[in-house]
Amino acid sequence: MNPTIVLVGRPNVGKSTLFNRLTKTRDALVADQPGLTRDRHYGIGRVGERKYLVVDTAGFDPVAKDGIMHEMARQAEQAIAEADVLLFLVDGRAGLTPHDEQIAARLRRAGRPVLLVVNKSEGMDRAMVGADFHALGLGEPLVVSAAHGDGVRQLVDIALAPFDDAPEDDDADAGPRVAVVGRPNVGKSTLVNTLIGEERVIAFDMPGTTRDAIAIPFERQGRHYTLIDTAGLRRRGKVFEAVEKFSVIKTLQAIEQCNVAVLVLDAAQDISEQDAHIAGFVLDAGRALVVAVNKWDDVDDYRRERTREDIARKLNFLDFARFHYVSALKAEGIGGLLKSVDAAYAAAMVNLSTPRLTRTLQAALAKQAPPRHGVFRPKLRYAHQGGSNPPVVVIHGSALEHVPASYVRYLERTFVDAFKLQGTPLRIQFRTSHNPYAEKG
Ligand SMILES: Nc1nc2c(ncn2[C@@H]2O[C@H](COP(=O)(O)OP(=O)(O)OP(=O)(O)O)[C@@H](O)[C@H]2O)c(=O)[nH]1
Ligand SMILES: Nc1nc2c(ncn2[C@@H]2O[C@H](COP(=O)(O)OP(=O)(O)OP(=O)(O)O)[C@@H](O)[C@H]2O)c(=O)[nH]1
Repeated sequence: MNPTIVLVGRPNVGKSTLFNRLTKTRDALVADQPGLTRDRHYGIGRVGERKYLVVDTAGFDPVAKDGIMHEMARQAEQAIAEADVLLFLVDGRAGLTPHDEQIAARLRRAGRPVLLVVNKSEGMDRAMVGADFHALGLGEPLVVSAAHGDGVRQLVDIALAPFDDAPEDDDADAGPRVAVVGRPNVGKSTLVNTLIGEERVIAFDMPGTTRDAIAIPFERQGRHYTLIDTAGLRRRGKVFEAVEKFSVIKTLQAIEQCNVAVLVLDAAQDISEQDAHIAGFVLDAGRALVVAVNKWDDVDDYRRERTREDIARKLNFLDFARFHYVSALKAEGIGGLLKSVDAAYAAAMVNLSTPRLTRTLQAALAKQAPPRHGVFRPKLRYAHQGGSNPPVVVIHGSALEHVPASYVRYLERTFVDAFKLQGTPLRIQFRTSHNPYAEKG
């Protein structure tokens, strides 16, 4: 499972700056999606092959007793409890403050590994900046500059070193790994029970350590699926129920581990920011997606129309996904939902032949060439597949950094249509050749 790094520190020490640096490589893979607003507190990062989750607890005030600060502190407390490693940021220019000492006292009780990170240290003597903070009793300070990137790579390597576990085996026979996600009370546990309830649960993997997710294999109409345990759902006897608070971190981990996410929405409620953020996580992770608009039994025609409009307006960046209007409670629409899960899985795992990809690319270029950018005219030459779940199309050529996001989206749509890929996002990666001779001809 991907380790979770949680950033803690008093206001203004540079948590958001470090968060952006730790997550930006991943963001750059997703072309700007109109309508998608990201949750700036949770992100996915990557160093080499290794992925991790980053949580920014901005606004965390360990002494807040009420109001919005208290609510933020509560969420930060939850993140601290679920962290694999805590990065405690302090400001190397401001020196040690009483507020830092309060937070340090709180973190010493967290029972989690804590790395002390001294930020804003560019151009300063490392030994000198760090010395001030030894008094916190949190070990050797790691001296970095989040703004300039100094020491950040080493910081990540040190933070992640204890979690270098072997990659998980993919058991193809177990079918798609499915995560049922959504905000509290939309009907996730009801849907999960409906999905697996009718069929015998074949086996049950108990987690070896607390970091392992629970995976539940089940079978429907002769097809195999593996359900990834999701935020707030726990098995009690024969049924699933919500036994703990909704957790964004667990939701993100489930999304990262699945092949297909089923996003559950509540038709009786307006689409909320939280719905949109969870949808955004699925998109960022590049997972295949099926949307279940639940409680359809509970809403009248007027409300149905309103829900459709609300979805069209607020979740327009999910146009690659199939929407199903279902009742988890009455088990209506579930067969169709699973058919879309199968289709989305097949699309996510598709093999794209190089000649067909290149032909499709040529046809797209013939229909509409990429715009000239100043003196640069991007040249797209050929394409091949660079990955699955999501499918990645690698395009080779020159001056490709000047291809605008709108043209990338045009190419995405072209490939999706040509290969009939329903339910998965598709990524385009450019490889510019800098060989001047390659420009000729
Ligand atoms: N010199 C210097 N300034 C930095 C560095 N990192 C962040 N800053 C600056 O410090 C200020 C605060 O940075 P943020 O990342 O917003 O701090 P934060 O901890 O997220 O603050 P809150 O959101 O209030 O909790 C900004 O003006 C940053 O530009 C750094 O490495 N060096
Ligand atoms: N009418 C109707 N009610 C439903 C449906 N699905 C779930 N509910 C009800 O909605 C409420 C919440 O359902 P849960 O399955 O507990 O929701 P959840 O998303 O698992 O909630 P958390 O675990 O708290 O995140 C319960 O009272 C369910 O009975 C449905 O299809 N129709």
